[in-house]
Amino acid sequence: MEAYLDANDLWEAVEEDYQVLPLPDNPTMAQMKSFKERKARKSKAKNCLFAAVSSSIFTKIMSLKTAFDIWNYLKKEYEGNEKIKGMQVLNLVREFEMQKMKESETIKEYSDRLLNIVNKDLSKIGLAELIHALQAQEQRRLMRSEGSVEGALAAKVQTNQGGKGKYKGNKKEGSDSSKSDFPPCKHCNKKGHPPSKCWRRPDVKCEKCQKMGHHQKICKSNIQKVVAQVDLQQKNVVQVADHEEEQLFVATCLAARDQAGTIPSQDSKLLELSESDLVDDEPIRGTRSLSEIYQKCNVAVLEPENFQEAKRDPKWVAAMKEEEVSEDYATEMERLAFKLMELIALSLGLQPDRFHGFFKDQTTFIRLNHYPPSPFPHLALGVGRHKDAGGLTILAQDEVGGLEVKRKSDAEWTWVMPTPNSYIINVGDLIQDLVELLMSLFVEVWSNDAYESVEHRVKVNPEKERFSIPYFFNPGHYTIVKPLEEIVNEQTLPNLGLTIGGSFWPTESVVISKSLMLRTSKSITSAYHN
Ligand SMILES: O=C(O)CCC(=O)C(=O)O
Ligand SMILES: [Fe+2]
Repeated sequence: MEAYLDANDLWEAVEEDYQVLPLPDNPTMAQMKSFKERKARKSKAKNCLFAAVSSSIFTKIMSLKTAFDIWNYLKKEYEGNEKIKGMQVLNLVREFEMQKMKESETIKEYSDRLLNIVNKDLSKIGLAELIHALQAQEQRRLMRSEGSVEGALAAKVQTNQGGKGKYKGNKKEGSDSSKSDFPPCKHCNKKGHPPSKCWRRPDVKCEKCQKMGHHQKICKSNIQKVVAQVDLQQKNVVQVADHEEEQLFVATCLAARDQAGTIPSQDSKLLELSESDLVDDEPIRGTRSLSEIYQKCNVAVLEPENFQEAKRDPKWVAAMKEEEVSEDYATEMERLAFKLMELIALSLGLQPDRFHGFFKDQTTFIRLNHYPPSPFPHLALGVGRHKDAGGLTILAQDEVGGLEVKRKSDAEWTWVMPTPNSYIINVGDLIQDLVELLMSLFVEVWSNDAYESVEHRVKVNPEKERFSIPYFFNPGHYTIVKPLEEIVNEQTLPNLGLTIGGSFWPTESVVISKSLMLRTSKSITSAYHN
């Protein structure tokens, strides 16, 4: 358009809002000519712009007085500043990346589809800034949710509807590519590894029991030790239940029992672990469900009838004192969490209290984690890889360590060195979504993934037990992250379907009072301690 106007000597009239000064008395011929030309150029430029736009755009610009005003309006609305251009490019790149050829499609149809994206006429993109921001957001989400949950972790996600543990696997839905890469192994009949790496090769010698025909990693002697350990832990916890019965808590232990209530026997399915089941960060798959592997303590809190009764019971008095400490801790954590949210907002150029509203009826809770040591860390589950789904996590950990994060640059699992007197701050998915949304709507520079929730996991230590206390700063259970009301009038954008939080933040999650959560988790740890 600019070239066209320039070629017709009209560009000056668009670019500069020049005034055509009235002619002086007794003007010269040259003055009269120039006056006429400059005036006509302004009208012609305006006319050109009117003619170049569609009728829907015409209705928006027809009341503007000069070509200069029209051009500026069009620039702002349809071409965009650097930020919009950046977003447009990002959107197109993402759209391009997400294109996959469908089976039913011909090469021609597929290439047309790609060309369509490449040739996108920017002037056709309406409500530029907002729409692009929303599209970018939507596409990021689509790309992120492409992976699926599988194996043992699926069980965890299903049972863990409280909001934590949103796992975003990298594998494609329904695929089991690592397994299907190999035909069934001639030694063990399982897929997932070449026969030369099979742990049941007849020529392999176990370094544990010195017998041929299996690798030490699947030696039965391992299982005996694991079972013995489970047995011991189970007895301990059951003893706790016995002792505590008439006291504060009733703890029932649902440790790894089979249906008849016995400890898993030696020929337990654990023996079916194959090499591919134990690869680096993969959860233990194809073996047993998490509910069988984990020990679970169901804890009921027996409340005294009233304060007087509680006061008479020294255990309750002690518990209440401890609870006060926990309450203080929760209060301080909350203060810190709000401060951190303020800093995040400031770093994004937003008002410090911009996020506060989301945390009005928080579903924040504290968890007390205890990781018993395991002589076979590769067989034990600490916490499987996941991202925290909520707002912020403020994690206190002891000096043992075990937390690992997946480094973004090379996707390597990296040990997080415990630093005395410090917290680890984790950004949850909700903050990532919120920040992405706000950033894309407000902030001048497109800063993709400014606050990204990081994938992490916990490995257990072979010798030392470990404790950690994550404080999960979560928004109200009803929170739905969507374009802010002051930005989006839902009537004008009815079909964008951007209920970002709705899909993963379960509306059925219950708001549990902080003190109840604290008390319950505390009793779980006390069961562990005993
Ligand atoms: O124990 C840890 O270090 C982290 C625990 C964790 O990631 C979680 O509970 O979400
Ligand atoms: Fe976590």
